[in-house]
Amino acid sequence: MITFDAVHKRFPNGTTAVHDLTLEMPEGGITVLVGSSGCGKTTTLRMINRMVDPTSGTIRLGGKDILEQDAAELRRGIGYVIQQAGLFPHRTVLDNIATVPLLLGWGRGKARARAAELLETVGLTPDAGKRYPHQLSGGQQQRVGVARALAADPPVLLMDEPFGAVDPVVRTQLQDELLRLQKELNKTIAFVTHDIDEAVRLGDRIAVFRTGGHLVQYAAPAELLARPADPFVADFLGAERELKLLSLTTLAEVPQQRATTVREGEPVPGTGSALGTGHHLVISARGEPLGWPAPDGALLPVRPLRDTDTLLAAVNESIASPTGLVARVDADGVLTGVTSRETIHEYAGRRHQEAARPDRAPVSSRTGANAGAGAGADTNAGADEGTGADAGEGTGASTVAVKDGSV
Ligand SMILES: Nc1ncnc2c1ncn2[C@@H]1O[C@H](COP(=O)(O)OP(=O)(O)OP(=O)(O)O)[C@@H](O)[C@H]1O
Repeated sequence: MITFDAVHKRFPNGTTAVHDLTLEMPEGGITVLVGSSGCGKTTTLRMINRMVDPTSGTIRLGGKDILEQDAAELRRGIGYVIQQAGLFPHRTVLDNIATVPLLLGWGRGKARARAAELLETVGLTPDAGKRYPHQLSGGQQQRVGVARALAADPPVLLMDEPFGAVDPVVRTQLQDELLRLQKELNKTIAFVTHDIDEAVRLGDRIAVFRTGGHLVQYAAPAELLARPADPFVADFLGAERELKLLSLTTLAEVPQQRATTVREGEPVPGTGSALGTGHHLVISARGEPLGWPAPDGALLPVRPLRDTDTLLAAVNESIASPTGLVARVDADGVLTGVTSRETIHEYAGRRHQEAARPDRAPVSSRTGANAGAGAGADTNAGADEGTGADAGEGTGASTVAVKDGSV
């Protein structure tokens, strides 16, 4: 959808911001541009809507050279979102969102109706529409910025560090919202960030740039994490890149075993004994996990996971769980089984080995398709001591054996 062909940008002061860039941003996908400060990300983005023109090379949008199109018309098909939203301070939120439809001559009523609809789409109340930007939080302002960019329903969105100025919790919420919106809207999005975690979370493809405007690697997140092209990219991805890879795989294919449960209010076998309570899980009348009983009868917290949760969340929970068991629930929060720390770690290792194999086809999964169920890599079959279940076994295969403090 957006292609760069040998694009070069040299500013009049002699700075080369973008060097011989050839790259294709897929239609309906999120392409993230990452790299340290000054490596040419913003310039690359701005060349797409002709805020900056390339010195040489060709950029095509939907197959057409952008330099052969009228800049104003080109921009009508491209929404632009920047850090701190860039809202007009003296216009209400609703009028801010209605800006482009009004410029396009939609008429006030229609433009405002569209703005009200978008307010809801980005998760804001109708009341927010009547306020001025300074009366909203930073995160709310960013939502308005996204709504404004979407107002004329452009097929392309350029987002330049749109969530850079909000705290990490709000940032995660905004990322979730963007992914939710993108499922519905299927825009072609070019997204600039400094933050590799944000890139991995959002990107269908990630372009890593180095100072001087050089593209160093362009790949799907899993491939980038598993096979960084060189030490620069590996450094940029950080020491935890193997863990980040686990954030791209869901738990769906990791087997579970039947849990040993006790209904809330019923006596827990072993409570008060020096041997502890084993691995009974206290559940509600509906079957929701409530906690792991400690020997003194107190309930230790359980954080149940769904099949849609990531392998990274499972590794995290397996470390935190007092029993080493991770409780698994269905979409209604009802217990379906448990998975041992060993099984989770085995799958995590297998996932990494598979992704890292140099002879593999490019890793393109954001969906967990490479989760590695029964793929025949080192299975470490004996590791599940106590559960009686091999990694390849299906659900409900055995009861969790009670051992003194270990599984
Ligand atoms: N109008 C300009 N005139 C001269 N040099 C410029 C101009 N705009 C950008 N540059 C230079 O081009 C290089 C790339 O800048 P650009 O803003 O594209 O980088 P960036 O990767 O987006 O940086 P940041 O992450 O800090 O926003 C930098 O060295 C910058 O100083």
